Amino acid sequence: MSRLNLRQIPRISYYEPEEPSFDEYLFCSECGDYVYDYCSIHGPLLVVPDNKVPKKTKLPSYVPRAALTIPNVFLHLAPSIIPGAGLGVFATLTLPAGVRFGPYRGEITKEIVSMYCWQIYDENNKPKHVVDAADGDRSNWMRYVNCSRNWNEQNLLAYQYKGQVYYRTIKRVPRFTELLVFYGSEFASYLNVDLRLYNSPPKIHGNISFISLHSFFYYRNPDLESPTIKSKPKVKKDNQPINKKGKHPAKIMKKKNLKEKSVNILTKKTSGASTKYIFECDGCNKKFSTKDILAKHISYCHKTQKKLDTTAVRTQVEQTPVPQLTEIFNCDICEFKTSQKRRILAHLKAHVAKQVYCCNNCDYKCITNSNLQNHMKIHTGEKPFSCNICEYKCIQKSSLQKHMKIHTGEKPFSCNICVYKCITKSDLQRHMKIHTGEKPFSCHICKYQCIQKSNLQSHMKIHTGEKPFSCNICVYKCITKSDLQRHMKIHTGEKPFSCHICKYQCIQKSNLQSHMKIHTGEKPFSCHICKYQCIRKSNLKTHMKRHTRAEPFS
Ligand SMILES: C[S@@+](CC[C@H](N)C(=O)[O-])C[C@H]1O[C@@H](n2cnc3c(N)ncnc32)[C@H](O)[C@@H]1O
Repeated sequence: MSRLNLRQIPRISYYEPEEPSFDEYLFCSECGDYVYDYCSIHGPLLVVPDNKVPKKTKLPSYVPRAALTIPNVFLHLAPSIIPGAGLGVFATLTLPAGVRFGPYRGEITKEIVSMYCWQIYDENNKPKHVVDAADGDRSNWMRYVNCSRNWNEQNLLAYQYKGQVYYRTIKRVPRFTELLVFYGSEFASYLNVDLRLYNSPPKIHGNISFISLHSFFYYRNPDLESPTIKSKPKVKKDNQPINKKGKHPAKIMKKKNLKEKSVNILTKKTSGASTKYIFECDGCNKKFSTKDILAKHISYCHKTQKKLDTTAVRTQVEQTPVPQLTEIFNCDICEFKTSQKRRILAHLKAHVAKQVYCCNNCDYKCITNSNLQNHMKIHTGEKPFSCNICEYKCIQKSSLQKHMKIHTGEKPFSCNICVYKCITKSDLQRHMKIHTGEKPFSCHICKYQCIQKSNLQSHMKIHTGEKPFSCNICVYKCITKSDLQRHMKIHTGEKPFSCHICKYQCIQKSNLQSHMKIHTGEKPFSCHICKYQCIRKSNLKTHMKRHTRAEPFS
């Protein structure tokens, strides 16, 4: 028998597949346990991918690419509910628990130099690299998700999976709710989140829910676990973990590892709630715990600006204590907020007095006599403030100050999402409703809804048939003065709005804004039934009719 015959003997392979990496496990909140890749009982997470923004899309410098990556069927950007937090991400539709977003995109770096960093860990639980989304053109929409201030409002969980950070919904998120993720205790305390209250039982849930939410929270947010709670893992209460039975020891270790990874922290050093940031950037006032990190931040974020002096900053910051954030006083009865103690006291008194100042001519009620005096001028026709350039007159000095900006061209308020700029904060707040989709005024006859009361008043004229404005050249009649002004441009041939990329010209600004989307590739309106996307809402409406009538699509 030849030795070569041995080759024909069937071989037994002793190769054992390698233990999956710790970050290939996921936590299934239904089972309360870690699963490999996905839970075979409760199914995989619902994956929502980012919107694709073609690399060649030319965007105006004020539109960060990240903003366009938002999956806009489900989510949108709008000012955060957290005072002073800037933009945030909101659900456009109600989302169930178990929706996965991500991965978090950004530049891979070694150091944490911005407020947009997640730390990635290796197999041995050692920091591997950082994903930094400070650059809005090299990151995705996830950079806009803010930090939850308590467990009740936390609806996302950040976790590391196959070397990347994902967010997933941990509870049902009703539409128009802001998505909030816990950043980790150090960054959260830097943002003034009171960690001692983070787990406080939400009063509305009562005691029973408290127990379950509380223990659930501790399991899901080990970053906040106290040693006492950590030392009691075997007690299976509500959602407490059970993981020992019949499991490979290595797996348990890895799961523990993963558990520690479920919530990463955005800042590097964990010295608890008392962290002091003494190195302040004089370019943007951001604070850092070491001079090196500050220097890196300056070279990264302010490289085009003149060199900022870190030594001078340090001296200055060390001499003066880190400034406290302005204290905000909230009214317990309504949503009123102010930074002035004097105003909150006046406001509360007014609640007590139940708005004693009432107008004799109309239903107007107010909380101060001076407000009533101002209001009375509406009835007397008195307009003590007048513009020295045009014929504008008004009741309040502040209205005149606002009006003067029309002449100076000053528009201090600008939208973070689009090109809109305006004179007053309230105009910006009203404008932002375009992005949030909020329409507080609705018609009782048809389904019309709008952002402004005046628009509803105009709309009602559709039902009454009233068209008080008419053209003196043709038969055109309309409901609003601005409609007539726009119409008159047909007769004058005036097309004040023109595209800076092609030769397109038009009468209305809104038409130009729609047109610009041809160049940016943006298609903000999308069908929730099929993949159709378009630039104009009217096109989507036409498209939707085809679904309802089951017409063929062209
Ligand atoms: C990752 S960014 C979040 C997006 C940010 N809101 C924006 O408009 O770009 C982190 C920054 O958002 C703000 N922020 C997030 N959560 C906050 C919170 N709970 N309280 C105050 N500021 C917060 C802080 O300025 C923080 O440095």
